[in-house]
Amino acid sequence: MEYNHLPSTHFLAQPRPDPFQSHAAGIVDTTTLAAHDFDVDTRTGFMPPQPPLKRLPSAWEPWESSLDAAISQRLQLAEAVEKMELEQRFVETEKSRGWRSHVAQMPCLTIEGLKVSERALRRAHHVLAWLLHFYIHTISPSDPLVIPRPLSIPLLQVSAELQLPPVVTYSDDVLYNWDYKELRDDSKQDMLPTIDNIRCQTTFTGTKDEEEFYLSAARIELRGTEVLELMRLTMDETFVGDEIAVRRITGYLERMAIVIQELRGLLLDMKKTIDPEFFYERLRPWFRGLDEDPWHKGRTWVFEGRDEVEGWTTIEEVSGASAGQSSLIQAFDIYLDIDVDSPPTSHMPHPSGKSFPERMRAYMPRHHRAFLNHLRANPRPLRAFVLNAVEEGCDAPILEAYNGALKAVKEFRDAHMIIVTLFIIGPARRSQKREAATLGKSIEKEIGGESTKETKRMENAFKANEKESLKGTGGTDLVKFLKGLRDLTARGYLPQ
Ligand code: HEM
Repeated sequence: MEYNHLPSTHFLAQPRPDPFQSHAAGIVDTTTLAAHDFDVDTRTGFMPPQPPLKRLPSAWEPWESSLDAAISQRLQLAEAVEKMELEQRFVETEKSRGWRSHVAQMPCLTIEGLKVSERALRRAHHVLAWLLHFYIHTISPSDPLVIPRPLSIPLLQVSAELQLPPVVTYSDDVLYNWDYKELRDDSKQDMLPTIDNIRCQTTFTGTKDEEEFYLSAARIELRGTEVLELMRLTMDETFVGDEIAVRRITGYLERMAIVIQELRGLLLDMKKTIDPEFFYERLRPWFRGLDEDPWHKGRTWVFEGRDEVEGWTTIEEVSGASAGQSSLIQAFDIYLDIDVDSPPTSHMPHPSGKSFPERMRAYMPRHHRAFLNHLRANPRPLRAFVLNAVEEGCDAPILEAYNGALKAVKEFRDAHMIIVTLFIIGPARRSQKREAATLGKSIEKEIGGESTKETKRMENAFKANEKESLKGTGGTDLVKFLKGLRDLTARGYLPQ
């Protein structure tokens, strides 16, 4: 399936009013307006300014009620069930088998009525993809991984319509998985999502830790909106290109560095709100895609009825959800001219021959993907503009400001490596009973301080793990990959 080209009949070319959402008089339907503009909102960035649909209309109730049942019955991962005592294992196995048999008997619903609404299609992808992960990851190791027609066919159809892979994506669990903490009333019609006022709609485990995992990323998206605005202002100024423009761009870049430092803080806050062992053992396996699932031991996912659904002669992208699918971070890279698609970033070769960031763009909402393509096609790239301004002897410290913004992105990636060490490498080592718990514990202690010592420590941890080739949720050879991207960012500094 090709994700990069939008046909003329497509959403971007043809705004769709939303019959499932009523608007109070005088309130502008920003969903439709934003669609013209790559669905990037000036106030909320890649997050929609209105809460995603909470439930599909009654015609699709069988999907919604199956999801409710999976959540309320607290279905357990098959790999966790395998480790339980005999009696408990029997109870959990029967429970999940009953639920799967119910899903297999759902009516095969048409998606025609959903096509009139972008928000309904998003909700349908969210519900069906969530059902798929509940379905696949509760199947015991001796059974085949067959996704029954009533789930498989509409999921493939909705995915084709949205140009998304048929799995849970970052847009399903972060961008379109929130609601306001409190119910909105009429006086709050113009309320916008903020770092503090949102909660999650759907979780696998019903835990606060899982909710925090999605909300942490959502907060980064929301706070990052200011950077998108600074990028827009800068692009306008590069068009003018005079001395005043150079001074203004210098200011925007300085501001950008400050905001990205805040994003780094939000990222590191995850260690305060999420338990790493919980994340590694109980949450992360739910996200797994087909291509990085040691538990399934070579069994493939069979989408029943696939041949009947147009556009799915092959299913190339079936990786698990990852914040690597965030358009925000890729926007920083493109804007600052960090060539993340260059070979050193794709340490884990993929049959498609594509780099990881390029592959992850296939998992982004298609209008965000189009936004990144638009950004990449910018005829006045910032780096060249900065070099030119320096050559022409401008007074403003634009080169320092550009390097400062790059440094902020590099430090964001340093912090991300710390988080990955804490949430994946440490627990993986502990669970594999290798070299006891010393690495994870010492890193945990170290992370309390903000210093280069911390980064050095984390570097050592990474070195110690390089040979283990740990896989990320998106199936990458994670250590080499993350180091490669971090180093690539640092190599972008312009000589002063
Ligand atoms: C517990 C928290 C997190 C963990 C364990 C984690 C883990 C990972 C892993 C394993 C990868 C490698 C790619 C893959 O296979 O998926 C990755 C990539 C990535 N993650 Fe995270 N991540 C976390 C939170 C976040 C957050 C909150 C963001 C930002 C919104 C983020 C942004 C990225 C980006 C942009 C990449 C691509 C690599 C890069 O550009 O540097 N991650 N993450």
